[in-house]
Amino acid sequence: MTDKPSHERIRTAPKVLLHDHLDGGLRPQTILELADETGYRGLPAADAAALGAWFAEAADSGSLERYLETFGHTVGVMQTAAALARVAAECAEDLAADGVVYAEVRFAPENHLEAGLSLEQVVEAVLDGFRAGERRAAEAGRPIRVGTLLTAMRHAARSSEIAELAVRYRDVGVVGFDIAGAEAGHPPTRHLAAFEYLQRENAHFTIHAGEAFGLPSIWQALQWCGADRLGHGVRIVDDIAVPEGAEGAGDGAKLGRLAAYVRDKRVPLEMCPSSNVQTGAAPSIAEHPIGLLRRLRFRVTVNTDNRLMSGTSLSREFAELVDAFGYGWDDIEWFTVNAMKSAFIPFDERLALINGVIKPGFARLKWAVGGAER
Ligand SMILES: O=c1[nH]cnc2c1ncn2[C@@H]1O[C@H](CO)[C@@H](O)[C@H]1O
Ligand SMILES: [Zn+2]
Repeated sequence: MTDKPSHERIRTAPKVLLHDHLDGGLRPQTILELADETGYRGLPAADAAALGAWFAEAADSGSLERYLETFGHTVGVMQTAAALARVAAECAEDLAADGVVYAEVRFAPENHLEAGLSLEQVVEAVLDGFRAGERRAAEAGRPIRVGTLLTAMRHAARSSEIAELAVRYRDVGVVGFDIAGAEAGHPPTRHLAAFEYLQRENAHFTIHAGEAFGLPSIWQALQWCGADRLGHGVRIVDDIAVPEGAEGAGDGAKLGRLAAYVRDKRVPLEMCPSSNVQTGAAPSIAEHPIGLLRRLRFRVTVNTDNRLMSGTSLSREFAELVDAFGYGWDDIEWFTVNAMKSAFIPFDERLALINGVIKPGFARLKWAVGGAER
Protein backbone atom coordinates (compact mmCIF):
# COMPACT_ATOMS: atom_id res chain seq x y z
CA MET A 1 0.00 0.00 0.00
CA THR A 2 1.50 3.34 -1.05
CA ASP A 3 -0.86 5.57 0.90
CA LYS A 4 0.86 8.29 2.90
CA PRO A 5 -1.23 9.12 5.96
CA SER A 6 -2.42 12.70 5.56
CA HIS A 7 -3.01 15.07 8.48
CA GLU A 8 -6.75 14.96 7.70
CA ARG A 9 -6.93 11.17 7.86
CA ILE A 10 -4.68 10.96 10.91
CA ARG A 11 -7.26 13.14 12.69
CA THR A 12 -9.83 10.39 12.18
CA ALA A 13 -7.61 7.65 13.66
CA PRO A 14 -8.28 6.67 17.31
CA LYS A 15 -5.21 8.03 19.13
CA VAL A 16 -3.78 7.92 22.64
CA LEU A 17 -1.98 10.78 24.38
CA LEU A 18 0.03 10.28 27.58
CA HIS A 19 1.94 13.55 27.94
CA ASP A 20 -0.05 16.77 27.65
CA HIS A 21 0.02 19.73 30.08
CA LEU A 22 -3.34 21.30 30.94
CA ASP A 23 -1.72 24.72 31.33
CA GLY A 24 0.09 24.28 28.01
CA GLY A 25 -3.02 23.66 25.92
CA LEU A 26 -5.41 26.58 26.40
CA ARG A 27 -7.28 28.12 23.47
CA PRO A 28 -5.91 31.64 22.91
CA GLN A 29 -9.44 33.07 22.90
CA THR A 30 -10.10 31.47 26.29
CA ILE A 31 -6.96 33.06 27.74
CA LEU A 32 -8.23 36.49 26.62
CA GLU A 33 -11.68 35.92 28.09
CA LEU A 34 -10.37 34.53 31.38
CA ALA A 35 -7.92 37.42 31.72
CA ASP A 36 -10.89 39.79 31.35
CA GLU A 37 -13.02 37.89 33.86
CA THR A 38 -10.33 37.40 36.48
CA GLY A 39 -8.55 40.75 36.13
CA TYR A 40 -5.26 39.22 34.99
CA ARG A 41 -3.05 41.90 33.43
CA GLY A 42 0.03 41.72 31.31
CA LEU A 43 -1.00 39.48 28.39
CA PRO A 44 1.43 40.10 25.55
CA ALA A 45 -1.25 40.39 22.83
CA ALA A 46 -4.86 41.54 22.58
CA ASP A 47 -6.37 39.22 19.98
CA ALA A 48 -6.45 35.45 19.72
CA ALA A 49 -4.35 35.05 16.58
CA ALA A 50 -1.60 37.34 17.84
CA LEU A 51 -1.62 35.69 21.26
CA GLY A 52 -1.32 32.21 19.76
CA ALA A 53 1.57 33.40 17.61
CA TRP A 54 3.25 35.04 20.61
CA PHE A 55 3.24 31.75 22.57
CA ALA A 56 4.64 29.76 19.68
CA GLU A 57 7.39 32.29 19.08
CA ALA A 58 8.32 32.92 22.71
CA ALA A 59 8.48 29.18 23.38
CA ASP A 60 10.74 28.71 20.39
CA SER A 61 13.78 29.78 22.36
CA GLY A 62 16.12 26.80 22.36
CA SER A 63 16.06 26.77 26.18
CA LEU A 64 13.73 24.90 28.53
CA GLU A 65 13.97 27.66 31.14
CA ARG A 66 12.79 30.36 28.72
CA TYR A 67 10.16 28.03 27.27
CA LEU A 68 8.76 27.59 30.79
CA GLU A 69 8.50 31.35 31.35
CA THR A 70 5.58 31.48 28.90
CA PHE A 71 3.48 29.47 31.39
CA GLY A 72 3.24 32.57 33.59
CA HIS A 73 0.40 33.80 31.37
CA THR A 74 -1.58 30.56 31.24
CA VAL A 75 -1.20 29.75 34.92
CA GLY A 76 -2.00 33.42 35.58
CA VAL A 77 -5.55 33.06 34.23
CA MET A 78 -6.13 29.62 35.84
CA GLN A 79 -6.61 30.69 39.47
CA THR A 80 -10.35 30.23 40.02
CA ALA A 81 -12.45 27.06 40.11
CA ALA A 82 -14.53 28.29 37.17
CA ALA A 83 -11.45 29.03 35.06
CA LEU A 84 -9.85 25.66 35.85
CA ALA A 85 -13.04 23.77 35.04
CA ARG A 86 -13.49 25.65 31.77
CA VAL A 87 -9.92 25.00 30.65
CA ALA A 88 -10.21 21.30 31.54
CA ALA A 89 -13.54 20.90 29.71
CA GLU A 90 -12.19 22.60 26.59
CA CYS A 91 -9.06 20.46 26.76
CA ALA A 92 -11.15 17.26 26.67
CA GLU A 93 -13.25 18.64 23.80
CA ASP A 94 -10.21 19.75 21.77
CA LEU A 95 -8.45 16.42 22.20
CA ALA A 96 -11.62 14.53 21.25
CA ALA A 97 -12.07 16.71 18.17
CA ASP A 98 -8.52 15.72 17.18
CA GLY A 99 -9.45 12.04 17.42
CA VAL A 100 -7.83 11.28 20.78
CA VAL A 101 -9.80 8.48 22.49
CA TYR A 102 -7.73 8.25 25.68
CA ALA A 103 -5.59 10.98 27.24
CA GLU A 104 -3.64 11.54 30.43
CA VAL A 105 -3.46 15.27 31.08
CA ARG A 106 -1.19 16.72 33.77
CA PHE A 107 -0.96 19.96 35.70
CA ALA A 108 0.60 21.21 38.94
CA PRO A 109 -2.04 21.99 41.61
CA GLU A 110 0.48 24.05 43.59
CA ASN A 111 0.58 26.62 40.73
CA HIS A 112 -3.10 27.47 41.11
CA LEU A 113 -3.35 28.70 44.70
CA GLU A 114 -2.77 32.44 44.15
CA ALA A 115 -6.44 33.46 44.51
CA GLY A 116 -7.00 31.41 47.64
CA LEU A 117 -8.11 27.99 46.36
CA SER A 118 -6.97 24.96 48.35
CA LEU A 119 -5.13 22.09 46.64
CA GLU A 120 -8.29 19.99 46.94
CA GLN A 121 -10.47 22.69 45.36
CA VAL A 122 -8.03 22.97 42.46
CA VAL A 123 -8.07 19.22 41.82
CA GLU A 124 -11.85 18.98 42.12
CA ALA A 125 -12.40 21.87 39.70
CA VAL A 126 -10.18 20.22 37.09
CA LEU A 127 -11.80 16.80 37.56
CA ASP A 128 -15.26 18.38 37.19
CA GLY A 129 -14.07 20.12 34.03
CA PHE A 130 -12.79 16.92 32.47
CA ARG A 131 -16.08 15.13 33.22
CA ALA A 132 -18.04 17.99 31.60
CA GLY A 133 -15.74 17.96 28.57
CA GLU A 134 -16.10 14.18 28.24
CA ARG A 135 -19.88 14.53 28.29
CA ARG A 136 -19.84 17.24 25.60
CA ALA A 137 -17.42 15.24 23.45
CA ALA A 138 -19.61 12.14 23.71
CA GLU A 139 -22.67 14.19 22.71
CA ALA A 140 -20.73 15.43 19.69
CA GLY A 141 -20.04 11.82 18.72
CA ARG A 142 -16.33 11.88 19.68
CA PRO A 143 -16.07 9.89 22.92
CA ILE A 144 -12.88 10.36 24.93
CA ARG A 145 -11.67 9.28 28.35
CA VAL A 146 -9.36 11.66 30.21
CA GLY A 147 -7.22 10.60 33.18
CA THR A 148 -5.47 13.21 35.32
CA LEU A 149 -1.84 13.24 36.44
CA LEU A 150 -0.87 15.53 39.30
CA THR A 151 2.50 17.20 38.79
CA ALA A 152 4.82 18.56 41.48
CA MET A 153 7.27 21.30 40.50
CA ARG A 154 10.82 19.97 40.81
CA HIS A 155 12.33 23.26 42.05
CA ALA A 156 9.75 23.48 44.85
CA ALA A 157 9.27 21.44 48.02
CA ARG A 158 5.69 20.21 47.87
CA SER A 159 6.16 16.88 46.15
CA SER A 160 5.13 14.74 49.14
CA GLU A 161 1.96 16.77 49.62
CA ILE A 162 1.10 16.45 45.91
CA ALA A 163 1.85 12.72 45.94
CA GLU A 164 -0.59 12.33 48.85
CA LEU A 165 -3.15 14.32 46.90
CA ALA A 166 -2.72 11.99 43.91
CA VAL A 167 -3.37 8.96 46.12
CA ARG A 168 -6.37 10.60 47.79
CA TYR A 169 -8.04 11.28 44.42
CA ARG A 170 -7.00 8.10 42.63
CA ASP A 171 -10.44 6.52 42.56
CA VAL A 172 -12.11 9.62 41.15
CA GLY A 173 -10.03 10.45 38.09
CA VAL A 174 -6.41 10.95 39.13
CA VAL A 175 -4.37 8.12 37.62
CA GLY A 176 -0.81 9.13 38.44
CA PHE A 177 1.88 11.59 39.47
CA ASP A 178 4.72 13.46 37.73
CA ILE A 179 7.43 16.01 38.38
CA ALA A 180 8.14 18.83 35.92
CA GLY A 181 9.90 22.18 35.64
CA ALA A 182 13.52 23.12 34.97
CA GLU A 183 15.53 19.89 34.93
CA ALA A 184 19.15 21.05 35.20
CA GLY A 185 20.06 21.53 38.87
CA HIS A 186 16.89 19.83 40.10
CA PRO A 187 17.51 16.07 40.10
CA PRO A 188 14.55 13.78 40.76
CA THR A 189 16.23 12.28 43.84
CA ARG A 190 15.37 15.52 45.68
CA HIS A 191 11.84 14.12 45.72
CA LEU A 192 12.67 10.59 46.78
CA ALA A 193 10.31 10.69 49.76
CA ALA A 194 7.37 11.34 47.43
CA PHE A 195 8.32 8.51 45.07
CA GLU A 196 8.90 6.02 47.88
CA TYR A 197 5.53 6.93 49.35
CA LEU A 198 3.83 6.35 45.96
CA GLN A 199 5.52 2.98 45.59
CA ARG A 200 4.31 1.92 49.03
CA GLU A 201 0.81 2.98 47.94
CA ASN A 202 1.03 0.94 44.70
CA ALA A 203 0.56 4.18 42.74
CA HIS A 204 1.88 5.07 39.29
CA PHE A 205 4.22 7.89 38.32
CA THR A 206 6.21 9.29 35.46
CA ILE A 207 9.16 11.71 35.69
CA HIS A 208 10.28 14.40 33.22
CA ALA A 209 13.85 13.21 32.60
CA GLY A 210 16.40 13.32 29.83
CA GLU A 211 14.94 16.44 28.22
CA ALA A 212 17.24 19.32 29.21
CA PHE A 213 19.71 17.12 31.07
CA GLY A 214 21.32 13.83 30.15
CA LEU A 215 21.75 10.25 31.29
CA PRO A 216 22.24 10.87 35.03
CA SER A 217 18.74 12.30 35.18
CA ILE A 218 17.24 9.26 33.42
CA TRP A 219 19.25 6.89 35.57
CA GLN A 220 18.10 8.55 38.79
CA ALA A 221 14.48 8.65 37.63
CA LEU A 222 14.50 4.89 36.99
CA GLN A 223 16.97 3.39 39.42
CA TRP A 224 16.59 5.66 42.44
CA CYS A 225 13.04 6.89 42.08
CA GLY A 226 11.38 3.91 40.37
CA ALA A 227 9.57 5.81 37.60
CA ASP A 228 7.08 3.76 35.56
CA ARG A 229 7.59 5.97 32.49
CA LEU A 230 9.93 8.73 31.32
CA GLY A 231 8.70 12.17 30.25
CA HIS A 232 10.68 12.77 27.04
CA GLY A 233 13.74 10.58 27.77
CA VAL A 234 15.29 11.73 24.47
CA ARG A 235 18.81 11.81 25.89
CA ILE A 236 18.77 8.02 26.24
CA VAL A 237 20.40 8.14 22.78
CA ASP A 238 23.58 9.35 24.53
CA ASP A 239 23.91 5.73 25.68
CA ILE A 240 23.55 4.28 22.17
CA ALA A 241 26.44 4.10 19.70
CA VAL A 242 25.50 3.83 16.03
CA PRO A 243 28.39 2.81 13.77
CA GLU A 244 29.34 5.37 11.15
CA GLY A 245 27.38 4.91 7.91
CA ALA A 246 24.62 2.89 9.63
CA GLU A 247 22.52 5.90 10.69
CA GLY A 248 19.54 4.91 8.54
CA ALA A 249 19.19 1.36 9.76
CA GLY A 250 19.96 1.33 13.44
CA ASP A 251 21.51 -2.07 12.75
CA GLY A 252 24.66 -2.71 14.68
CA ALA A 253 23.72 -0.11 17.27
CA LYS A 254 25.45 -0.73 20.60
CA LEU A 255 23.35 -0.09 23.67
CA GLY A 256 25.00 0.90 26.94
CA ARG A 257 23.68 -0.64 30.16
CA LEU A 258 21.12 2.06 30.85
CA ALA A 259 19.74 2.11 27.29
CA ALA A 260 19.60 -1.69 27.32
CA TYR A 261 17.71 -1.60 30.62
CA VAL A 262 15.19 0.90 29.24
CA ARG A 263 14.57 -1.23 26.15
CA ASP A 264 14.60 -4.62 27.91
CA LYS A 265 12.18 -3.47 30.62
CA ARG A 266 9.94 -1.82 28.00
CA VAL A 267 10.12 1.52 29.84
CA PRO A 268 7.68 3.81 28.01
CA LEU A 269 9.21 6.96 26.53
CA GLU A 270 6.77 9.88 26.29
CA MET A 271 8.33 11.61 23.29
CA CYS A 272 7.21 15.11 22.28
CA PRO A 273 8.92 16.00 18.98
CA SER A 274 7.87 19.64 18.42
CA SER A 275 8.41 20.60 22.05
CA ASN A 276 11.90 19.09 21.95
CA VAL A 277 12.84 21.15 18.91
CA GLN A 278 11.62 24.32 20.64
CA THR A 279 13.59 23.71 23.84
CA GLY A 280 16.71 22.59 21.96
CA ALA A 281 16.48 18.95 23.14
CA ALA A 282 16.50 17.94 19.44
CA PRO A 283 17.85 19.88 16.45
CA SER A 284 14.87 19.19 14.16
CA ILE A 285 12.02 16.71 13.72
CA ALA A 286 14.03 14.88 11.03
CA GLU A 287 16.98 14.50 13.41
CA HIS A 288 14.82 13.68 16.44
CA PRO A 289 16.00 10.55 18.31
CA ILE A 290 12.52 9.08 17.89
CA GLY A 291 13.61 7.80 14.46
CA LEU A 292 16.43 5.69 15.88
CA LEU A 293 14.51 4.65 19.00
CA ARG A 294 11.55 3.46 16.94
CA ARG A 295 13.86 1.42 14.66
CA LEU A 296 15.44 -0.13 17.76
CA ARG A 297 11.94 -0.92 19.06
CA PHE A 298 12.08 0.97 22.31
CA ARG A 299 8.60 1.44 23.86
CA VAL A 300 8.16 4.83 22.14
CA THR A 301 4.97 6.90 22.35
CA VAL A 302 4.14 10.17 20.54
CA ASN A 303 2.84 13.16 22.50
CA THR A 304 2.09 16.88 22.32
CA ASP A 305 3.54 18.23 25.61
CA ASN A 306 2.10 21.75 25.17
CA ARG A 307 -0.31 22.24 22.28
CA LEU A 308 -0.48 26.01 22.72
CA MET A 309 3.26 26.64 22.98
CA SER A 310 3.99 24.34 20.05
CA GLY A 311 0.92 25.31 18.01
CA THR A 312 0.29 21.61 17.63
CA SER A 313 -2.07 18.67 18.10
CA LEU A 314 -1.42 14.94 18.33
CA SER A 315 -2.46 14.56 14.66
CA ARG A 316 0.02 17.23 13.67
CA GLU A 317 2.85 15.55 15.59
CA PHE A 318 2.12 12.33 13.69
CA ALA A 319 1.86 14.18 10.36
CA GLU A 320 5.29 15.73 10.99
CA LEU A 321 6.74 12.30 11.74
CA VAL A 322 5.17 10.87 8.59
CA ASP A 323 6.89 13.63 6.58
CA ALA A 324 10.24 13.19 8.34
CA PHE A 325 10.46 9.40 8.57
CA GLY A 326 7.99 8.09 5.99
CA TYR A 327 5.82 6.40 8.61
CA GLY A 328 2.68 4.58 7.45
CA TRP A 329 -0.52 3.48 9.20
CA ASP A 330 1.17 0.48 10.78
CA ASP A 331 3.71 2.75 12.45
CA ILE A 332 1.02 5.11 13.75
CA GLU A 333 -0.94 2.15 15.08
CA TRP A 334 2.21 0.76 16.71
CA PHE A 335 2.87 4.07 18.54
CA THR A 336 -0.78 4.16 19.57
CA VAL A 337 -0.87 0.63 20.96
CA ASN A 338 2.43 1.34 22.76
CA ALA A 339 0.80 4.34 24.41
CA MET A 340 -2.34 2.46 25.41
CA LYS A 341 -0.27 -0.38 26.89
CA SER A 342 1.65 2.21 28.92
CA ALA A 343 -1.34 4.10 30.31
CA PHE A 344 -1.89 4.24 34.07
CA ILE A 345 -5.48 2.90 34.04
CA PRO A 346 -6.11 -0.78 34.91
CA PHE A 347 -4.95 -3.51 32.52
CA ASP A 348 -8.43 -4.73 31.60
CA GLU A 349 -9.51 -1.22 30.68
CA ARG A 350 -6.41 -0.69 28.53
CA LEU A 351 -7.09 -3.99 26.77
CA ALA A 352 -10.72 -3.04 26.15
CA LEU A 353 -9.61 0.18 24.43
CA ILE A 354 -6.96 -1.62 22.35
CA ASN A 355 -9.29 -4.39 21.17
CA GLY A 356 -12.56 -2.49 21.13
CA VAL A 357 -11.54 0.93 19.80
CA ILE A 358 -7.97 1.22 18.53
CA LYS A 359 -7.55 -1.96 16.49
CA PRO A 360 -10.98 -1.77 14.83
CA GLY A 361 -10.45 1.96 14.16
CA PHE A 362 -7.13 1.42 12.41
CA ALA A 363 -8.49 -1.62 10.55
CA ARG A 364 -11.34 0.53 9.18
CA LEU A 365 -8.92 3.26 8.18
CA LYS A 366 -6.52 0.91 6.44
CA TRP A 367 -9.40 -0.84 4.71
CA ALA A 368 -10.89 2.47 3.53
CA VAL A 369 -7.53 3.63 2.24
CA GLY A 370 -6.90 0.31 0.49
CA GLY A 371 -10.44 0.40 -0.96
CA ALA A 372 -9.94 3.90 -2.37
CA GLU A 373 -6.81 2.74 -4.08
CA ARG A 374 -8.34 -0.29 -5.71
O1 LIG B 1 8.51 20.07 28.65
C1 LIG B 1 8.44 20.41 29.85
N1 LIG B 1 9.47 20.12 30.68
C2 LIG B 1 9.44 20.44 31.99
N2 LIG B 1 8.42 21.07 32.56
C3 LIG B 1 7.38 21.41 31.78
C4 LIG B 1 7.33 21.09 30.42
N3 LIG B 1 6.17 21.56 29.93
C5 LIG B 1 5.51 22.13 30.94
N4 LIG B 1 6.23 22.06 32.07
C6 LIG B 1 5.88 22.58 33.40
O2 LIG B 1 4.88 21.75 33.96
C7 LIG B 1 3.98 22.57 34.69
C8 LIG B 1 2.70 21.83 35.00
O3 LIG B 1 1.97 21.52 33.86
C9 LIG B 1 3.87 23.81 33.83
O4 LIG B 1 3.37 24.93 34.55
C10 LIG B 1 5.30 23.99 33.36
O5 LIG B 1 6.01 24.78 34.30
ZN1 LIG C 1 6.10 17.94 29.67
